[in-house]
Amino acid sequence: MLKFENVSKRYQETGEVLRDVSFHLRRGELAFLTGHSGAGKSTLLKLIAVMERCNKGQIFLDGENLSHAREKHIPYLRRKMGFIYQDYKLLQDRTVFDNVALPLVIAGYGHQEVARKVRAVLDKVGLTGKEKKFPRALSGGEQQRVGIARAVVNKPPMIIADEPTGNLDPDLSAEIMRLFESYQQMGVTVLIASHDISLISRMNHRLLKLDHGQLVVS
Ligand SMILES: Nc1ncnc2c1ncn2[C@@H]1O[C@H](COP(=O)(O)OP(=O)(O)OP(=O)(O)O)[C@@H](O)[C@H]1O
Repeated sequence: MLKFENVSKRYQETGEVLRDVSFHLRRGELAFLTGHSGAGKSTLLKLIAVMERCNKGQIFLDGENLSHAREKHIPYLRRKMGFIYQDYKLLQDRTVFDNVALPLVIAGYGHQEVARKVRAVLDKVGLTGKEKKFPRALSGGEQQRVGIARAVVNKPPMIIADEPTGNLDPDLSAEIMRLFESYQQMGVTVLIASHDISLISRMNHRLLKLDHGQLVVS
């Protein structure tokens, strides 16, 4: 599903921040991406999102070569990925329903189809009945569920999460992880960047570890 082949990334200001990174995540696999601050985790996620381009090597997502993607093709590639962030990145002036509906509206779905899909995903993440609430009226765990619902409502084959439990206590973090595992069990490929060693060690999943830009565990 996701393949890195000898990928290196250099920023003009910082120099090489990823060096010769190779790994293969298969469909339906869940892996943590970890490493010290500055190890290159966010950069690796930005390469997958095609927000940055690698200088060497190749990246394949679902058989497509991201490293050679043309600018106008990038929005289509991004529909294959659902992104989840530590700070949720919800629109504060929109309801839960509207936040989750946004990717569907952008993709051009009709009103009824949007409503059906949003209700189904809110049910799946345990937020039925909260459609009309605004993000500030929700707990951190609930806001992250909205973030997850928005990321998966289009049914992307891959979920990419950057420190998704960084603002949550251990119980809520475990709940959010169970949600990720349930998507993995449906065949979605999940990559989670996290510093949370205790959470990672409690869960029996593959670990990708970066150290100064090199993949030292894969
Ligand atoms: N846009 C950029 N331009 C120049 N240097 C950058 C840029 N983004 C990141 N870097 C540098 O690349 C290195 C890796 O940063 P990155 O954010 O990928 O690490 P990280 O593992 O995600 O760290 P953290 O856990 O602190 O978020 C750091 O030295 C950082 O300063």
